Amino acid sequence: MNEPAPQADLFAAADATEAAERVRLQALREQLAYHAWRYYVLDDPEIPDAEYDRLMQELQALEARHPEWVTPDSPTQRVGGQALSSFASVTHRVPMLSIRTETDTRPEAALAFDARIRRELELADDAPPVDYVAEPKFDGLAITLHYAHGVLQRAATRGDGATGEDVTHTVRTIGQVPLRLRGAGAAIPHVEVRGEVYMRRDDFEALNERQRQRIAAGEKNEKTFVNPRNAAAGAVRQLDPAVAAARPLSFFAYGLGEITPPEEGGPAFERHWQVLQALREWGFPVSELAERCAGGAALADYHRRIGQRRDALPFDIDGVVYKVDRLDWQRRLGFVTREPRWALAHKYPAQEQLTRVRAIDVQVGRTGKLTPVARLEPVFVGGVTVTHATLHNEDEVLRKDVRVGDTVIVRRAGDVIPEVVAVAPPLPQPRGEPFRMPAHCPVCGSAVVREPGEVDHRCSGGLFCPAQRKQAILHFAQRRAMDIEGLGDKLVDQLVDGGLVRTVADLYRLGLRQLAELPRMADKSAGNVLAAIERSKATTLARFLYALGIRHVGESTARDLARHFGRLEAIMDADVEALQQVPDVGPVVARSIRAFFDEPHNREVVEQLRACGVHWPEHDGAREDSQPQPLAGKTLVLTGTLPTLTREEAKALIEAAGGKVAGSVSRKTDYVVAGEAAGSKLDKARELGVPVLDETGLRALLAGGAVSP
Ligand SMILES: NC(=O)c1ccc[n+]([C@@H]2O[C@H](COP(=O)([O-])OP(=O)(O)OC[C@H]3O[C@@H](n4cnc5c(N)ncnc54)[C@H](O)[C@@H]3O)[C@@H](O)[C@H]2O)c1
Ligand SMILES: [Zn+2]
Repeated sequence: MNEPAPQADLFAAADATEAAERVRLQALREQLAYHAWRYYVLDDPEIPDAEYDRLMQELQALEARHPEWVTPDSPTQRVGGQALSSFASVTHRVPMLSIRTETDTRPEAALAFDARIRRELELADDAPPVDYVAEPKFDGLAITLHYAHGVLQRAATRGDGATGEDVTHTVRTIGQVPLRLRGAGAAIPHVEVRGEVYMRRDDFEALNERQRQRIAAGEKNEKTFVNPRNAAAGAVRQLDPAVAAARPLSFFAYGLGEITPPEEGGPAFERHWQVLQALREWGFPVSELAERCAGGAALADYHRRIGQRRDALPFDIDGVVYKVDRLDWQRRLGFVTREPRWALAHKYPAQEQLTRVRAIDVQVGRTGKLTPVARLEPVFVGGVTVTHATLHNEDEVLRKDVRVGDTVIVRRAGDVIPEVVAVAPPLPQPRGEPFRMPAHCPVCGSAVVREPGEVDHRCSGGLFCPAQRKQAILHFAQRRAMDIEGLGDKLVDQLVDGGLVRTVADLYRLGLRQLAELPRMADKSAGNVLAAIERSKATTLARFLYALGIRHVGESTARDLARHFGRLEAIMDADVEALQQVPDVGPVVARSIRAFFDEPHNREVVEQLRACGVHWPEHDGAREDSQPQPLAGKTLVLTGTLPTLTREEAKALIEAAGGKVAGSVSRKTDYVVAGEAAGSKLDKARELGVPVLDETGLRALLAGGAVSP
């Protein structure tokens, strides 16, 4: 650039591009530094990870074109954030690094990693496949734990990779982090165990729900959390251990830092896989999803399989990690500035993305609850295209201050409905109007009410409101209620809008002719729907009660009511006190049941249904003992993911066998059924001496057999 160039205009053009690139480089570095600070130091990011990663990739590409511009303080050269001075600092004798990321989310991208490893190890083409260990990449906060002769001494965050923060006081409150190592671990003079502190998705949802209630109750300084990672990181990096203890944190161990060498009494490991087994023996939770894979095709297959299970896992993962299994090969491959050469993080589609709010609709639910829903510019999140995301309630919209035209962060993780978590800067100028809940139901025009102390607005129209009517009919027909196959959204819309069905009893008065005349309905499918309606007439009292859609009466309450009272009249006539004799029925539920049957039109619908032939076996308040009930009177708690049963299936089996499923472990719990990634409930069970079963044990119990936990 200094010498005058012979081909002046060509060089001038190059100079102009270079100058522009320099400006862009500077801007990227500043933005990345700002967002890293928000993310790592404040635990309060403003943009989704996917957005941050895009900026980072742009910077990496720029620096690759101009290696001479790379400086040691570039965000591409650094790990994580800075340690906060409010914590004592801890030096990592073995640095805590980042992991090289593969953002191509196709499984085949694993092949390139394997090829690179083979090249760097200088393996011959016909050499056998390289052994790897593949693990989920947990989306939480990296922690290192120092143990001396088996006793936890210190816990620290990653910080900038060389120096972290001392968070021993909060990490001690995590039940899954052993304070003392078991087995051979107890004898090691010094060992540093590395792993991830994270928050399970259900724990996160429950925490945010509690936060929403707190905010509704007027508690200041409370907020909801953007995602499980930030909730977990924020909890660990608290000065007050009580705050961390109140947040449900979990832990997975996945590696070692510094460790006493074998010649001084430490263990000798040759493979990463052995390390994982040892960690498990020492008492750490290690993911059951970790697997040994030989060669690149096996890695790709692992990526595909875990990807298929991602939504069903109880915790967030943002990818999988491949690690060369042989530790001597890991040493040979070594490190580049901020990442080991022997590992790769292979990503999945991001669970958070930016998009724009086109409108804020208000939906009316089955019980009349009004929910603001953001209509979005379609965006690919967590593997699907999302066009709508919930905003929960009016308070939440106002607190997040989401307005039409804003750019927002949308999160979709697992089977949880997509959610708008925050508005992302910059704000459009001028901005739209602040959101207001309508005064009248958007569906039926009835007045909208908000009862004191409630967060939700409701339509006061009741069954007069078609939204509630449609939802009530869909609820009535669903599998776990009256189980009318083929009666879905579209058909219910047609039936209600066409005036054929006003109440659920009208379903049983439908004729073949009426149905077959509906658009898109052939004779055959009309016949099928009628047959399904006919079949549904033979039901159980529990299903019928649940199908009525009484507010606060879910499946298990319906079952308890049926078991306790035996016949419908007894329930319809029971007063609030009598209703509260049923286990788990409190004043709110009792009042809601009473109010339902006090409505003359509800009683009328029930009478009409019976007149149409809906029937079930009744008894005099004893137990329905038609089938053997090996779990009668037993309370079980489910935790973690079982190998073949979903949580819902396990619950249904237990309840069919007469047992109850509770949400938390207490002295009254008879068994805890634990699967993969079992959380704090498992620790509680061990603490209280409650027998713990796996799925096989559960099946033995259900079959009426004895189990030895
Ligand atoms: N939204 C934002 O503003 C913002 C800002 C900064 C960083 N970020 C995000 O943070 C991430 C930055 O990555 P990073 O450099 O911290 O590294 P990383 O999180 O991508 O990878 C390294 C980390 O992976 C974790 N990990 C999980 N499972 C593991 C396993 N089985 N084995 C080993 N390690 C495992 C460890 O905590 C380790 O520190 C990116 O996803 C980026 O988008 C976001
Ligand atoms: Zn209405």
